[in-house]
Amino acid sequence: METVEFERIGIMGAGSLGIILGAYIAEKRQVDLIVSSKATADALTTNGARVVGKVNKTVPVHALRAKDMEGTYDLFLYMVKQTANGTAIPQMLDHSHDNTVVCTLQNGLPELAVSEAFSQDRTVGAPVSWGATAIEPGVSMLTTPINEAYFALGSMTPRGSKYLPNIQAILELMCTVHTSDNLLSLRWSKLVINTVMTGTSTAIGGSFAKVFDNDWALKSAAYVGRETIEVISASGTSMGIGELDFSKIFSFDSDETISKTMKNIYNLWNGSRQAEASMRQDLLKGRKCEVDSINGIVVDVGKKHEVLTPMNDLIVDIIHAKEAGTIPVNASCKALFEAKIAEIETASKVR
Ligand SMILES: NC(=O)C1=CN([C@@H]2O[C@H](COP(=O)(O)OP(=O)(O)OC[C@H]3O[C@@H](n4cnc5c(N)ncnc54)[C@H](OP(=O)(O)O)[C@@H]3O)[C@@H](O)[C@H]2O)C=CC1
Ligand SMILES: CC(C)(CO)C(=O)C(=O)O
Repeated sequence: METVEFERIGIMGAGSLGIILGAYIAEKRQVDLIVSSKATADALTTNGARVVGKVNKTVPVHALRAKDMEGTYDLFLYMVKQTANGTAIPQMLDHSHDNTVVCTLQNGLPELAVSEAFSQDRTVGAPVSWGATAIEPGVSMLTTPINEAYFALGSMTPRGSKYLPNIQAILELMCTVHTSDNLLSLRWSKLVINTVMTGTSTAIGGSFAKVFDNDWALKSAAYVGRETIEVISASGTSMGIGELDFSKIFSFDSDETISKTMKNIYNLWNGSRQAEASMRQDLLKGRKCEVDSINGIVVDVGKKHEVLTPMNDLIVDIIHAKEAGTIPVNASCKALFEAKIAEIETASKVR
C-alpha cells in the first residue's frame, strides 16, 4: 500500500493533551507546538514541555503562537477544544498545502467540522483514551497510567487510509495505537466513555473519584451509558468488536444487573480516579465547554431516532447552568440526580 511521509508536523493546541504528546514526539523528531497565547508559547519555549503525574519528564520544544505560524505543515495533530474550531481551523487552512492532512484527537464527532475545510480524504481521527490535566502553561499532568494509555486511529475514507501507517508511527512515540477501518465505531466508543465519565463527573462537580465514591453518581453514570448505547444502536452504527463490549456492559434491567454495570464502570476507570475531565477543566477556568459535542450529541441523535435520554438531558442542563453561573461549578447536584434516577426507575420498573 502507498504510504505518505510527513516532514513538517504541527501540534495545533498544546494544552492538557498537546503538552504530553508534544513532549514524547519532540524527544525523537521535529514537531512544532502551536498555541493561542503568548504566556503558553513563552513558558514552553523557556521551560520545555513538562509532564507530571503518572510520568515525569521535561523536554525542550519548539513552541509558537498560531498567529506566528509560517509556511505550510504536512500534518497537523489537532488538539484544540471544539469550542475554538471557528478560529483554529481557518488558521490551519492558511498554513496548509494541497496534501496537508489533519488528524483530530478531539472528543465528540470532530471529523465533521475538520473535513468541511480539509476534505474527507485528508481528515483522520484518533480518539484518545488517556486523561490529562493542565497545571499551568507548559505543564500537564498525565492522569492515566502510561501502560493503559492508547490512541484509536482511523481514516474517514478508504483513500485516507494511506496516511495511517506514518501517523501510527508518530503516535506510537508515546503509547499503543489501535487502528480500525471503522472510525465511526471508534468515535462512538469514545463517546460512551465521555458521556459516562466526562459528563457525569463534570455535572457532579468533581474528579472521576467523586463518581466512584458516591453510589448515586455511579448509578447515574450507568444510566448515562445505557442511554448512549441505546442511541448508538438506534442510529444503526456498528460498534465493531473492540476490546470492550460496551453494549453488554451497559445493558441492565434489574437491581442485580445495574450493580454489575456500576462495578464494571469502577473497574474500568478507577485507575484514572484523579482525572479532572476536560469539560470540568474548562468550567474551572470560567470557560464554556464541549458538552454540546459530548452528551449533547447523544441527546440530539436520540431525538432524531425517538430514544429518550433523560440522564444525558439532565447532564447537559446542569453543565449549561454551571457555564452560566446559575449552579456553582463544584456543586454535586445530588438531589437532581436522585430525583432523575427515581423518575427513570418508576418509568422502567428497574428497582
Ligand atoms: N484533557 C483530556 O484529558 C482529554 C481531552 N480530550 C480532547 O482533546 C481536545 C483538547 O483538549 P485539552 O488538551 O484538554 O484542551 P486544553 O484546553 O487543555 O488545551 C487546548 C490548547 O489549545 C490551544 N488553542 C486554543 N485556541 C487555539 C488556536 N486558535 N490555535 C492554536 N492553539 C489554540 C490553547 O492555547 P493556550 O494554552 O495558549 O490557551 C491550549 O494550549 C478536546 O477536544 C478534548 O475534548 C480527549 C481526551 C482526553
Ligand atoms: C475521559 C477522558 C479523561 C479520556 O480518557 C476524556 O476524554 C476527557 O475528560 O475529556
